[in-house]
Amino acid sequence: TMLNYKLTYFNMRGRGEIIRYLFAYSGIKYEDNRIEWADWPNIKPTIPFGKVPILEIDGVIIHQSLAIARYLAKENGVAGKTPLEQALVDAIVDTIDDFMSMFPWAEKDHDVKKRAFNDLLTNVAPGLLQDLENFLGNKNWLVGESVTWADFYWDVCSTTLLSLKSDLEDSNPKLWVLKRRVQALPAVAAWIQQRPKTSL
Ligand SMILES: CCC(=O)N1CCc2c(cnn2-c2cccc(F)c2)C1
Repeated sequence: TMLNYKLTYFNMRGRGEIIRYLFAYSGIKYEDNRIEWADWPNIKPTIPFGKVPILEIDGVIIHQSLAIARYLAKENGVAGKTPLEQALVDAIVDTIDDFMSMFPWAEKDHDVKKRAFNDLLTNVAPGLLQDLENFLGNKNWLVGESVTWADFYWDVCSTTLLSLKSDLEDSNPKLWVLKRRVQALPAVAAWIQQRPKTSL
């Protein structure tokens, strides 16, 4: 019978959205459990490594967003067709995730946070985007001949980057064509239209 899936994360895209994209693309039903910040101190101690997102599959808990996403991608044919392609997919995902992880998301000092975000968006992002565009070249997708979760991850993370610095869209046009190609996939378009609208 059908596996039971429960995703637990905050009410934001953040590190949970790539998992939601994969559920949307695969058409698998799941519980999108969005916890309140006020409830986090009570929930955190009950989670094996104290961090979200987690995915519960028939009671088995998987943590780490990229491990969860990679599992769903493999189950649904968007992880890369060969071990070599899967390694290329993982390298691109890790490259994007390394950059997103540089942002001090939980910094309490607004001035420190603003300076760090501006530095990353102004001085680091352009180099990353140029490297990603060079890697994409004239292909339709980042890896191989069809869509993979590396393409999904680019759409997820670039949405947040654009919300933080809209003029990033003025350079590296091929990357924004790819973003539109991902958003044009019917299942992705439907999810983007129906998902809760949050700033991050
Ligand atoms: C307080 C926590 C918070 O505001 N966020 C959590 C992290 C995050 C947000 C938006 N994108 N994102 C993210 C996505 C992928 C990889 C990564 F390292 C980070 C917002």
